[in-house]
Amino acid sequence: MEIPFFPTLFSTVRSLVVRQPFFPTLEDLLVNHPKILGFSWNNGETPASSQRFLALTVLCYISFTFILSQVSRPSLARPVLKSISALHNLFLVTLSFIMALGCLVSIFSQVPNFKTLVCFPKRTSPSGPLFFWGYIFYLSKIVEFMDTLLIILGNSMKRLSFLHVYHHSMVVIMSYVCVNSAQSSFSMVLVTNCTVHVVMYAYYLMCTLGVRPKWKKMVTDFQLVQFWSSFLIMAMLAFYHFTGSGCSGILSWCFNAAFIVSLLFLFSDFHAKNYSPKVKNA
Ligand SMILES: CC(C)(COP(=O)(O)OP(=O)(O)OC[C@H]1O[C@@H](n2cnc3c(N)ncnc32)[C@H](O)[C@@H]1OP(=O)(O)O)[C@@H](O)C(=O)NCCC(=O)NCCSC(=O)CC(=O)O
Repeated sequence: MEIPFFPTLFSTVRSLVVRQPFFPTLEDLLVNHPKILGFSWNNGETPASSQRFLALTVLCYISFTFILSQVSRPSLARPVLKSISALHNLFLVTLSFIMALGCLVSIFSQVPNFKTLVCFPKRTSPSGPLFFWGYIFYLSKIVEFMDTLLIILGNSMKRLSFLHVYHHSMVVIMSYVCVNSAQSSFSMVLVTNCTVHVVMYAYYLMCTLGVRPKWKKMVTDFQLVQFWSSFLIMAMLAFYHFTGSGCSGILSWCFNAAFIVSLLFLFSDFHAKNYSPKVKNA
């Protein structure tokens, strides 16, 4: 049994993309580089890969956030804060773009068919280009802690919401689990999330530069679409898992599913509070 439409779409797009003259150059840079091709995630050996590192990182993030939000903070001059913020956002726009592109090129170069994209065979080991980009994705979630520091240093305590701190701490755990368990479909989630983050950090960058984009609601809508699309991926994964010989990292998908449900709930609430007609007219 096969899922309709998507496998054909995947092979059509793939054969179109790999025939483009720019593809071999991108492949050389983002897939065939020895560090990328030879990447292997070894729990406890690869930098930042131990569970102790993960636990300490998340614990430090939550503790520092709590402590810094309670004590009186040194006030940074506004131009200094704006400059740091602009650099941080520019860095994350660029990194998110490179990760989305790197993972997409790796998919077209390494994944033989749609089924493998959705469902890695059982006992897949987290090595090679797809997992290299997964690893960079995980590290980038630690860099995103800087968002919280910017909120605190900017004294925008109203914006230090439960959603923000919960999202930032959980997403590091989620991305760690994805790579560590060689979780099926994670590359699709990575490409989607990095694409959303290019838009989101471009939004923040413009705010930092003093331009308030009119498309803030579109960014939240885009985030919500990303969470809904995860359910479609999950449904396809469940289909392949139960109709075939099983997929890698299915248990970690259950953890991620719970996380995505909670985010959907929190972001829907954010949406209602920020963009409902009543709020607009207030
Ligand atoms: C449109 C959103 C992306 C952001 O909503 P916000 O309410 O935070 O937006 P806002 O209009 O108040 O943001 C403008 C303010 O952010 C400051 N700012 C600039 N860069 C920032 C950064 N990197 N992190 C946090 N704040 C930053 C600006 O200087 C400006 O401050 P000033 O107003 O002082 O000039 C929304 O959809 C959203 O995500 N809301 C949840 C809150 C959140 O923390 N989101 C980010 C992580 S969630 C995520 O990442 C989900 C995912 O994975 O897709």
